[in-house]
Amino acid sequence: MNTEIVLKNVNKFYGKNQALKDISLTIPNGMFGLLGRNGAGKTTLMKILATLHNADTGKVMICGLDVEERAKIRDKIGYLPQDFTMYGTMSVYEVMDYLGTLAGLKKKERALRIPQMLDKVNLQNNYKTKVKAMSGGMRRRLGIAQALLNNPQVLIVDEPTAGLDPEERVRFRNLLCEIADQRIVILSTHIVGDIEATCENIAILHEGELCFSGKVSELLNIAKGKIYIAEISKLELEEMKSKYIVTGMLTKGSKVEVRFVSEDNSFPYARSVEPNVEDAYLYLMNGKEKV
Ligand SMILES: Nc1ncnc2c1ncn2[C@@H]1O[C@H](COP(=O)(O)OP(=O)(O)OP(=O)(O)O)[C@@H](O)[C@H]1O
Repeated sequence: MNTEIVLKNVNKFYGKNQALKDISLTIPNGMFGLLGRNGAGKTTLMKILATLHNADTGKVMICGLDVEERAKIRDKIGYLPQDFTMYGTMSVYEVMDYLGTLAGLKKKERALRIPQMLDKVNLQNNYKTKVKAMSGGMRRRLGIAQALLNNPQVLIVDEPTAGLDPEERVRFRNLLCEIADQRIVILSTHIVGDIEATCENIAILHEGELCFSGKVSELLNIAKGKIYIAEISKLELEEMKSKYIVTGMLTKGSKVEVRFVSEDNSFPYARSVEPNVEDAYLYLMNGKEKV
């Protein structure tokens, strides 16, 4: 069975604004991270995969099916949009039953699938909880449960951890990893830590262009030998920031430990360290204007 998503030369315009520029990309099974600043084109790309937008040109194949075959594709896709909300007065079970009905599931299927999915996202004791009484993390888990109702081969989640507290964020990321065991999960975010903790493969978009696609380890290799740490006085900080990309700072009394990118180890007393995903991402984005 074909379990890949393949995009070839995909372009998308909103009027004169080109949101995606000639994107060619393969998304394999497992957790896949889509990283980029605000406005990079992540949501547009995901909406094309979820059949909510059409690409203007190019080809998209999802698990061997052309995305143009919308009805069949919708059976394969679960989508949790950035702004998933439901009526506050509905209960957890009512939301699932309502969305299951809209997704075309028969009563018997709903009776079987809804408890299974609520179990999966740890909402088995919350059937009667009203949406308005749920925490951000619980709502996000309900969003995942509804997106999984039709047992999709592909789950697409847009910025799912924004606004979650650290524990909810970790719990939610772990849930996505479990779900990705047997399917493609596409996680869009601008939170680099979420990608680092969960994804083996990623793509980075910038102003509609694909800057990188591949394994996280390949991204780290790009910045290998270019990340340093040095302890400097606070007075030196401004000069340091003007010369290097500073990826981290830790105040130590009157000194500051600075983590930075240097192509040629030109800073005295600096020691080389292994890059993390944030270093590599900032290295890659260096010189790209922020819009
Ligand atoms: N419906 C729309 N009509 C017009 N322009 C749009 C529309 N949706 C997105 N855009 C524009 O397309 C570009 C890509 O937007 P998109 O929402 O895909 O980016 P994003 O990476 O998901 O950003 P964010 O992280 O802020 O959600 C931006 O310039 C945005 O303003």
